[in-house]
Amino acid sequence: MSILAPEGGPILVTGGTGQLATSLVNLGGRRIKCVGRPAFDFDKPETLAATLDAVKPVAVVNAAAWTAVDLAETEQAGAARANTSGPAELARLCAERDTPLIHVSTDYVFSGDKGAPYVETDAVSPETVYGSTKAEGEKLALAANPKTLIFRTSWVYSAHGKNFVRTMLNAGAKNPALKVVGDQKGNPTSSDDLARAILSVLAIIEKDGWKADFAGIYHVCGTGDTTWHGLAVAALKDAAAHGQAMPEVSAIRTQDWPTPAKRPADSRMDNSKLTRVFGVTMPAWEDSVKQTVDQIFTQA
Ligand SMILES: NC(=O)C1=CN([C@@H]2O[C@H](COP(=O)(O)OP(=O)(O)OC[C@H]3O[C@@H](n4cnc5c(N)ncnc54)[C@H](OP(=O)(O)O)[C@@H]3O)[C@@H](O)[C@H]2O)C=CC1
Ligand SMILES: Cc1cn([C@H]2C[C@H](O)[C@@H](COP(=O)(O)OP(=O)(O)O[C@H]3O[C@@H](C)C(=O)[C@@H](O)[C@H]3O)O2)c(=O)[nH]c1=O
Repeated sequence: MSILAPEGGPILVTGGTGQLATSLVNLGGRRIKCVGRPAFDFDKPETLAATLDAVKPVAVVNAAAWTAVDLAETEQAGAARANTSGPAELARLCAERDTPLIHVSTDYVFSGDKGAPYVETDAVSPETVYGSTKAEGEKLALAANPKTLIFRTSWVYSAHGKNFVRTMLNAGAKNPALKVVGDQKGNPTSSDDLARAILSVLAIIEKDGWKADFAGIYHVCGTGDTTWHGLAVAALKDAAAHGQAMPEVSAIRTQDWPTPAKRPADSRMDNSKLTRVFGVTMPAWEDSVKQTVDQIFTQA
């Protein structure tokens, strides 16, 4: 049964067959109306108003984004349309219709230099095109619609779509040894957990009515932190319980895995505001990784 009340208007979810959009479709029930390209395309701004007018949603969740972090470094215009100008226009159109918007953002808006988990009041300090376009998108979406909630998440994985956990399981099935960076810290987040948090918040807004205090930024990530190496080992151990051979996984340094975009060294986020304001808690990352790996092996 969905967290959302069965009766009520449609909830528009953008992001087509992306990870979060798929989780929202799977967990949100019949009220979720999910749209993807070409019907809804930030590269074709006229499709935004057309979609809103066709669906007439009571709330919108923007799960569409440019998520190719390295490619964004050379495809800045496309990344900016998907992550900045597109979401800004969507927020403006939502404001015209007095519609709440949950816009999803990223830990990569931070440089990773704080040395402690980031809180929502910390200044953004992106060091990549992806992070900068997302940071600018947050700011413009908040300014355009007084009913905007920014949900910043991190290291999202699921049983479907392209993500680090699935990449590690595939690589581990083919190779006896893997090398993974062990000096970047963050909070792995299951896209199903993120979807449940979004649905819970939408249900609260619907039940209690909109309150001006709801607007603003929330960190919505798995509870607890690790490194990419820690995440790979956890996922591969869970896969080993399903009979997959366990490769040797060595922890390497960032400079030993060069990438076009510089990842933050420590983008951990404090997710306690979500609990304070909405009473929603995020599960421990290890439990959710296990659930997702179990799902992957059950569906295989
Ligand atoms: N993945 C991650 O690790 C993290 C993601 N996030 C954020 O979470 C949100 C959801 O991410 P996730 O589900 O993983 O993303 P995915 O990459 O799985 O899905 C993104 C979706 O956005 C669509 N899209 C891309 N460009 C456009 C565009 N110009 N117009 C319309 N749709 C477009 C894609 O469509 P198509 O299939 O046609 O390309 C795809 O369906 C995003 O805001 C992302 O920035 C935050 C932290 C971590
Ligand atoms: C595939 C692979 C990656 N790595 C390193 C590269 C990088 O530093 C780190 C993460 O790799 P990826 O490139 O898969 O992940 P990346 O695309 O950086 O993931 C990010 O995506 C965007 C959308 C976000 O918003 C972020 O929260 C974060 O999830 O792991 C290895 O060390 N070994 C490997 O075999």
